[in-house]
Amino acid sequence: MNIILIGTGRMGRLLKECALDAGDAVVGEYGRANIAELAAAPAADVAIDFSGPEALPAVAAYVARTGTPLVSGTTGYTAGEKAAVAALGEHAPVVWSANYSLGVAVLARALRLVTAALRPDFDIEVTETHHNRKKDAPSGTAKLLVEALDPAGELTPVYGREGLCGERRPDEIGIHALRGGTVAGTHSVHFFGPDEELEFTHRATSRRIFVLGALKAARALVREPKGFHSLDDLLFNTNGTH
Ligand SMILES: NC(=O)C1=CN([C@@H]2O[C@H](COP(=O)(O)OP(=O)(O)OC[C@H]3O[C@@H](n4cnc5c(N)ncnc54)[C@H](OP(=O)(O)O)[C@@H]3O)[C@@H](O)[C@H]2O)C=CC1
Ligand SMILES: O=C(O)C1=N[C@H](C(=O)O)C[C@H](O)C1
Repeated sequence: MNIILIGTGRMGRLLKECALDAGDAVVGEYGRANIAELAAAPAADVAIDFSGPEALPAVAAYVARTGTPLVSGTTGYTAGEKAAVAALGEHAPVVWSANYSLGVAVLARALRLVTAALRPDFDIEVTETHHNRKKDAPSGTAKLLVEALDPAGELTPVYGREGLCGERRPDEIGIHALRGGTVAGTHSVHFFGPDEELEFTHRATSRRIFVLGALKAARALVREPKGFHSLDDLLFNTNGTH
């Protein structure tokens, strides 16, 4: 594949290394310093975006102008920005996921079943741990897991607790962010019941897992028609297209 990279940080650099190892070509690299040049970039087989929400206008304009398929892993988007990414499906095949590891995709599927069996008797709390350079909190993956745990949006997110915050209400879902060192990404979901606790943890031991997942998603995406695709569609063929 001929790849355009948006974001030349930790993920962008590793993506380039892994893409070249796999025999792909990186035909353009755009960071904050040269993002304006994306306005004149030609179409490519795929654009892969691991940057920040501020790059979205330039990325969206590029996809709309060239119809280049987009794999986006950027987190920290507002609801409006996420809708803008999804709307790019009018112009090209697009996939966005907060986490490109197979393990998290499977965990989200498993949690839908577990939560249906345990709610409302069990309290649910989510913790996420990341390196000290991460800019957004809670992580996109924590939000993805909360969507799986509470698909109807009935629970009230509580981000950390301090002071005399009172007893835990049954409709809360606690979400807690830890930051430090070089942790690639650890997510735990705790189900606390009367006299018992279930805990599910996904631990990425390197960000290579996200990079290889994004490249795999890109290879699947370029065969898809225009539209907004979920990672589930691409990994598990939930829409029956391949
Ligand atoms: N979906 C997934 O599986 C994963 C998602 N991520 C997400 O990917 C994103 C990047 O992570 P990471 O590589 O660790 O972060 P870094 O901070 O290392 O890199 C971010 C890159 O994006 C660039 N950037 C920021 N704003 C703009 C802008 N307005 N225009 C152009 N480029 C911009 C930065 O440029 P500059 O250096 O000049 O600031 C930098 O090159 C984050 O949102 C992170 O949460 C990370 C891992 C896995
Ligand atoms: O910024 C990171 O590093 C990561 N970001 C993603 C997120 O916000 O969930 C995915 C992964 O956890 C690493």
